[in-house]
This record gives sequence, structure tokens and C-alpha cells, in this order.
Amino acid sequence: MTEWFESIKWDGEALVLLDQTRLPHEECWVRCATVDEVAGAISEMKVRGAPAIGLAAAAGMALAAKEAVRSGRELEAALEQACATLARTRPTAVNLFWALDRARETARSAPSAEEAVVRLSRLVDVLLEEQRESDRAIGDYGAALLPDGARVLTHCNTGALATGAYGTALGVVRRAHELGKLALVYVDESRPRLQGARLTAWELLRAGVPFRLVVDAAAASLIARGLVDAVIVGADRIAANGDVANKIGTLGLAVAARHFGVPFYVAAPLSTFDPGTPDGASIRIEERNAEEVLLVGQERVAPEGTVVLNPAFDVTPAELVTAIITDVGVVASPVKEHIDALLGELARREGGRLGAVQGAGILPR
Ligand SMILES: CSC[C@H]1O[C@H](OP(=O)(O)O)[C@H](O)[C@@H]1O
Repeated sequence: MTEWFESIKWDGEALVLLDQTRLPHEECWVRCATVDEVAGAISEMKVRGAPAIGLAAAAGMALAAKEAVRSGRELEAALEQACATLARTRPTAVNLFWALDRARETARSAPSAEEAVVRLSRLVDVLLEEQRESDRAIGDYGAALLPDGARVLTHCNTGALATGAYGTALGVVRRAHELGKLALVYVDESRPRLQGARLTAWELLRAGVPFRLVVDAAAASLIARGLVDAVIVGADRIAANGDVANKIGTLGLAVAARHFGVPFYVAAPLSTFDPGTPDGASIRIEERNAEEVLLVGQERVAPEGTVVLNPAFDVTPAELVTAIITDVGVVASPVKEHIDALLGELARREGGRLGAVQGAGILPR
């Protein structure tokens, strides 16, 4: 995977973010020097995308530790408060909580508060490098699944903006393009926050990848007309049984893909898997504010008095998923039966924290 642009920078003193609410018309960087500023950036979606949210949260913990040592506050209490603040930002992407766990373990491993500051700062760099390696692996595994001349449909934004590295589903798209296997990408606009129209279009233009922007409502008919060889999306949380939480609108794509016999792929790193959540019904779906639906840009489109329901994610049952493309291999169909091997790998990586699980069906590196 060729080098890509940076969307998240960590200099040990602050988290510097490419403000995704200003793209594509303005490339503005925001500097977050406190945990509250990081939490605000996550809540306001200045940084968004499951892995990117995790990276930001880890930086927030490092900043909280630094402030505790500077002010002489007891470290444990300061980190617990920071953890609670960050955990309240967005509830669905498990990467946020995975990163907070990594940060707390890192702090606990330090012999002193001063050393905890050093280790937490180093953890942000480690997570950034892990994400680059993970995205590269996902790109390679995913591109290998696509036919030559592939026409792919994707939803929301799952690129470098969403991971801080090269992207998950959009990383597969870019890798396939680099390998000369990609003919065209259909990009769902992804109402209401328009991550596809604003962010994926911006990334693909930069990468020189051919694409067509479509309204969300067009996706099923493109699949029905035989214009799509594969649907590939990201994920915010994958439950122990393989059910997938992702941007609202994903479930409809999976149903259409299954009905018309088109592969439906999910691309996600191990940090998006949540062995602690048994199934999709147990995943908390973030409800966002009404203005996101009432307004298009700054213009109000619905009449006064309109009541809104604005779930930010939906859940796709495992049986509709053709395969999950991860950084350690592809979890083949039926995903529900084969996910155990992946959870075993996750347990190994997490130092056995989750208990080893035997299984089959994962394609080795
Ligand atoms: C690579 S994770 C991207 C994932 O996150 C998006 O949600 P949001 O834009 O609300 O953070 C969407 O679900 C993407 O699939």
C-alpha cells in the first residue's frame, strides 16, 4: 500500500486532527491538548471512524496522565475520570473501549506516574503503527478476494480518515486499484452526515480511484441491475457471533446483496471484534441529534414540529455476511461458525486476557 496522507498526528504534547467536519471544502487542523478537547472532537465527529476514535481516546488518556503529573493529582483517579469522559463520547465503536483498556493496562504497568506518562505517550505511537500494519494486511487480504475489473459499492467512510492509517474497506479498494483490479467504486453518500459524499469522495479523488457518488437509495438498484461485483463496508463493532454494527444503511445493502447473489464483505481489524458482546441485539446503537436529519447543510428541510429518529448505526446479522476481512486473515462463511478461530487469535494477541478459543475457518496469513 503506497504512502497516504496523515489525518491524525501525535507529538506527545497534543493530538492534532484533520477536522473531518470541515472537509472536503476546508483542510483545517485542530489541536487537542486536553482530554476534554479530545472528547469534544470525538463527540462532534471532528475525528470519526472506529479505529480513529480509538487512537484519539488513547491520546486523551496520555494527555490526562501528563496533566495529573503536572498538577500533582493522583494518577489512578485522574485516569479513571478521563476514561469515563472518553467512554461517554460515542457508545457503538468498540475500538474506543479497546483503546481505553490498552491505555489503562499500560498505565498500570508503569512503576511510577512519570513513567506512566512516558508509556502512554509511546502507546499512541504504537497504536498508530499497529493500525498502519493492520490496514495494509486488510488491504492485501481484501484485494485478493476481488475479481479483475471489480466494480465495488461501499458505504460511509472507511479510509485513512476513519483509521488514521490507510483505511479498512476503502483500504481494500485502494489496494485493488494499486493492483489494477478495480474498475469502479460506487460511493453511497451516507446520509445524514454524508461521510461518503464529503470524505470518501475526497479520499478517492486524492488517490485517483474512479468512482461514482450515488444517493443511498440508489444502492439496491445498482446491485439489482448487476452493476456491482461486491459490496464492502467497515464495522464499528462485531459481536461474538459475527453480527456487525456499522453505519446506518449497511443492513439494507446486505439484504440486497444476499437477494441478488452479490458478495457482502466486512473489513475490520481485530480491535473491532468484541467477544464480550454475544450478539448484535446486545450492541448499543448511538442515537444522534435531530438536527443531523432536519438539516441538509445549514438549510432546514423538514417543517417545524417534525420529530426525528436518528440511529447512527444498524446491525447486520452474521448470516448475511459473506466474509470478514481482518488483519490476520479472512473469516469465511459461515462467519458464525468460523469466528472462534479469530477470537482465539485476538485472545493470543491480548495476552490471553479473553481466554483462548479453538475454532476453524480462518484462512492463515
Ligand atoms: C473503519 S471504521 C469506519 C466506520 O465508522 C463510521 O461511523 P462514523 O462515521 O459514525 O464514525 C462507519 O460506521 C464506518 O463504517
